[in-house]
Order: sequence, then C-alpha cells, then structure tokens
Amino acid sequence: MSTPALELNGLKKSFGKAEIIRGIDLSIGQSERHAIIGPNGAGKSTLFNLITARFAPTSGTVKLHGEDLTGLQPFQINRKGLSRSFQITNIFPKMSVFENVRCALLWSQGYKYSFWNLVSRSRDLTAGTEAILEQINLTARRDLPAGTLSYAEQRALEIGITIAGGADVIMLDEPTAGMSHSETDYITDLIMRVTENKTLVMVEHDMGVVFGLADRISVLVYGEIIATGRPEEVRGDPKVQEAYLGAALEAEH
Ligand SMILES: Nc1ncnc2c1ncn2[C@@H]1O[C@H](COP(=O)(O)OP(=O)(O)OP(=O)(O)O)[C@@H](O)[C@H]1O
Repeated sequence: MSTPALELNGLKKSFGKAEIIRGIDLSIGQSERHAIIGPNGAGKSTLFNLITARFAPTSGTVKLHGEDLTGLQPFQINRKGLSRSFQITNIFPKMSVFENVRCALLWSQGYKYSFWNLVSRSRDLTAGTEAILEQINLTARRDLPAGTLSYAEQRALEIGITIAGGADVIMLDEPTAGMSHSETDYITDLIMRVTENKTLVMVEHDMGVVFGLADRISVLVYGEIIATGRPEEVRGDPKVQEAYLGAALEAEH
C-alpha cells in the first residue's frame, strides 16, 4: 500500500481542562477527497488547525506523506506541500486579482529575488499566475481590485491562492459557507477541477457539497470520529444517522 498523504495518530487537543479532540486516528490516501463533517462544536476547526500546525496537539502525531510534522511551523508545512484556506477571506482587497495570485505564487516559491534572475523569473510568474486564473475562471476579472469581486468569486480567488504553490494536499475550511445554491454549485465544480490528482481535506456543512465531492467522509462528534467511509456507507450508518446526519440531511430539504 502506498504511503497515505496524511496520517493522524492518537491526536488529542485540550484547551485548559476541556478535551476538545479526544484521540483521532485517520489515514487519508493520495488523491483522495475527504470531508470532515459533524455537528457544531464537534471540533472540526480545531482538528483542521491541528493538521495545519496552527495549534500544537496535546499528544499524538500528524504525518504528511509519512513525515512526522511535530514541531514544524505552518509555513514549513506549507513548503512541504500542504496548503490551507481560511474561513475568513484572506485576499488583499485593493490589489488586483492578478496581483493577489502572483503574490501567493511568489510567496510559495520563497521571495529570493536577485537582480540577475529577476526578468526570467518574472516571466515564469506571469505564466503561472495566468494558468491559475484560468483554472479558477477569473481571467476576465484579472485587473479588477479583488475587493470588488462577488463573494463567490472572492472565494474562488481564495482557492486560487491556496493552490498557487502547487501543494498536493489542499485543505479547505467551509468553502461554500454563506453561498446561494448556484454559487455553491459553481464553487463545487471549481473545487472538483482544481483538486484533480490532489488530496483534498475539507470541512463542510453543506451535505450536497460533501456527498458530491468526497470519496470518503469522516464524522466527528464530540471530538471523536464515530465513522469513516465512502459516502453511501456513512449515509447508511445508524450511529451517524442518530448523532448527526438525520438532522443535517433534513435541514437540506
Ligand atoms: N482556542 C480555544 N480555546 C478554548 N476553547 C476552544 C478554542 N477553540 C475552540 N474551542 C472549543 O472547542 C470546541 C470545538 O470547537 P470547533 O470550532 O473546533 O468546532 P467545530 O466543529 O468547528 O464547530 P462549527 O461547526 O460550529 O464551526 C468548542 O466547544 C469551542 O468552544
């Protein structure tokens, strides 16, 4: 079996006396699209922040392609090929759409500018930026200030910024939060496209998006994963129905 893209072992996190993540073991394969779902307050964002090293675990380990990430800073993990989005839009509103993506590319490559490679590098950067704009359907909007884009377009740009460095593990936190049905469909298609042959880990409340995108789903309830499996397995699991999905699917209709 090939090395998993991500592997969590015995992961725990307490805030003071409250144990929020209570021992998580999870293995996510290369090129798998994996959704983490669960009720409010289950610990999804906390788990997300543990994987991306924004929080240090109380105990347990996170491995990326078999490498233990313990002690690394978020930017170091990013350089190893794991890139995350933020729930709150993370763009520079006054800069153009093009400049936002270009900046993300520059940052991901390390800003080691020297006079001698300035010109050739700048050509590569422009081509790279244009390729990303094409992928996220924002070519026609490239010269607008990012802050003037619609909400869904800003989230698309945010996804472009997340994938800009060529990371092969992409983590998205509620990518369709606050969107209309048509915006949700638009972003779901976009995510499908930009995560082709990549590993996706996504926290998402919209069950349509989850069941449309995910190869496997983990259900987090009160800091523990109560089920992991293919969408149809998870949907049919009585434990999941009882703890979460019954209510969540009803809310969709
Ligand atoms: N920095 C923190 N300090 C103390 N408690 C925290 C902290 N971050 C989260 N918590 C607590 O951890 C629990 C889980 O929160 P978390 O945001 O991870 O849940 P969630 O599943 O993402 O919820 P939602 O679906 O509402 O976003 C909550 O009870 C929250 O109050």
